[in-house]
Amino acid sequence: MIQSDRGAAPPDKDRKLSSAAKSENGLSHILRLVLRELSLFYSRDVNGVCLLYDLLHSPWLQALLKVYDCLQEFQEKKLAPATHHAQALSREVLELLREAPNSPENQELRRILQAPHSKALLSAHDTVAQKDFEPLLPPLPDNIPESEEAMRIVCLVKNQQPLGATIKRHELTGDILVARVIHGGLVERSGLLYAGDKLVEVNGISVEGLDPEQVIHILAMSRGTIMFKVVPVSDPPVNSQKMVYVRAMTDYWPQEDPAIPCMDAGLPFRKGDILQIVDQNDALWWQARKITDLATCAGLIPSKPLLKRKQREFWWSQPYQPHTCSKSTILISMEEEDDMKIDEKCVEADEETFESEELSEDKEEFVGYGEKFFIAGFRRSMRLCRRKSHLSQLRATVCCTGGCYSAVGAPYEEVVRYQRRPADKHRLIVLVGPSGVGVNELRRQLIEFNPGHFQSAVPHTTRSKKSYEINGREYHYVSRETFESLIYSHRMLEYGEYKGHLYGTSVDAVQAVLDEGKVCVMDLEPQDIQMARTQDLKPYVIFIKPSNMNCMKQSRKNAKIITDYFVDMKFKDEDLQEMEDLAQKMEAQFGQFFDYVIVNDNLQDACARLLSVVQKAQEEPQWVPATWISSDTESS
Ligand SMILES: Nc1ncnc2c1ncn2[C@@H]1O[C@H](COP(=O)(O)OP(=O)(O)OP(=O)(O)O)[C@@H](O)[C@H]1O
Repeated sequence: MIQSDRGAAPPDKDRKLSSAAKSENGLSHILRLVLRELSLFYSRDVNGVCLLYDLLHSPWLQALLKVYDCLQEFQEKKLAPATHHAQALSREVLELLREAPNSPENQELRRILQAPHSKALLSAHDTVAQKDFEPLLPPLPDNIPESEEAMRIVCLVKNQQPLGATIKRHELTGDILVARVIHGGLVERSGLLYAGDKLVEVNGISVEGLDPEQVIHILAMSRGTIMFKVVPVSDPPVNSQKMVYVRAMTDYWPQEDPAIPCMDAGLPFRKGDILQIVDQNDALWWQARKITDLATCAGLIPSKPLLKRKQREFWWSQPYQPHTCSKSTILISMEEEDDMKIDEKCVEADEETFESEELSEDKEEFVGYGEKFFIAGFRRSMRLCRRKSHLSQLRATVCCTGGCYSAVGAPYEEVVRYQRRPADKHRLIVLVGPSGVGVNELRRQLIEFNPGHFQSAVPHTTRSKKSYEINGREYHYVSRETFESLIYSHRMLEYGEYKGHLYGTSVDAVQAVLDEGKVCVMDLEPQDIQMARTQDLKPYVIFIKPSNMNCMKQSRKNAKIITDYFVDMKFKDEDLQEMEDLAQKMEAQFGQFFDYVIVNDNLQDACARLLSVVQKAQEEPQWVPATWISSDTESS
């Protein structure tokens, strides 16, 4: 063993070391050469050399390299144990030592051989040397008739886990067959049973004429080793499929699915979960794992066509669904309610009031941010137009022809790991949340934190420019015809109407920010996320969620909501309740599109979390739809 003193290290000592190890090869030899080189600089006190010298000279590193070299050497050799009975040999040596003179060496060797870890090591050595790995299996029955040559006897030791296979009865012959072997389960790991094998006996009990349930009962009652007598399938299936990763776009609960072949083998999942699909051999039932749980055995999930069929059946069985477009289901009805409320309360507010409020809004924006920098896209009219959309019908038509149904309707979306390269454009950051939860507050704080890096897109409007406004700063001012043509050519990510004017954010406005090498941060209504999900924008969607009612009451004591009839209104309990209900509905309907969820309780914490998540979204690998990455696929 090489000895070296950390910190002392005079160069001549190293020369001695290297000569002692002349015969050695590999990494430790190279280390020695490096040390010798370094020793020349050591005396000259070159910056950092002492540190490197001490590191390379440290006994632990040298010991590690020595072990590495030994392993390398032995990897090439075909190893055979010198003895199969090291424990017995050790006992023999101890006997001899007792009779030998009691020298210090004798005492030391006895101590070593009697130490519990040495004994355990020798015991493990003998187990390996004797290849004593298998559990003790019962002897094979000796009365197997010759006609049963094709039979295979399989013994499995059952532990706490399920066996990981399903059985079925053949419709015509009535035979009990292995229907499916679950990936990663005991049966699959044993490599002894395959789908299609015919069960003849289980623990000596013939299964002829039994129902699969009766066979399962026998298995459930068995403890320890289970012996199967099987007629092997002539061509065991080979799984040569590549692993596919998908994002679940819907929830699935095996317990609620009477059609699943084996409820216990089912894999429950929620929308947004990333699944690793390991087997698609069966047209109806695939096998998958959650990526958060790859060590466990796979579970059954409905195949894509089957789940799509289930979704359609479920959809038709619903008492009422707005049919125009799945995009508009919850939100159209909510928007209608919202409109009604606003109309009711607006009776007292006349046009003049609106005008003066709008003016004060402008002032607020200029005073608050004009001196430092200007942030577009925060104006009240822009925000309110989202809630008062009178264009639901138009939206539904445009969106459906744009193929949103097929994307939302697909139960699984294939995904791949995407790591943005430093030269690539940044991903669009989309914040989503119920009105009043703090989406704009968080967006504003993020941009203020680093305005040179984070930026909003400049929205479009059909309203006329005011004297103090600049085209392209507050808004892009366009005609109604131009705005509508942008909508019809799918160039608007979101839009709405407020007080007779159209407002919205275009794809090009977002692209302009990204082209400058900045991170574009925008907020969207959840039904508009689908429009932004393109290969170019690669949006990372963050859902801003309210915390529970009690916490919200506390944290929003001094907060103000924006409405079109009151400038600064305090939150009432109903507002908070409405926010919570809406957040639940949004999560239930659009949760599959959320890459991250931030609970906005304490504002400072939420801001810090947002900043860190946004950085990770740009710098760390993320799951994105496979269509965003493959070059030959058009993004939609
Ligand atoms: N964590 C928080 N703690 C206290 N107050 C908050 C917090 N988050 C936001 N607020 C305040 O709540 C009010 C509403 O927030 P904000 O305007 O950002 O809502 P929003 O989600 O953008 O909805 P809208 O678009 O309808 O205004 C603002 O006064 C904001 O300062």
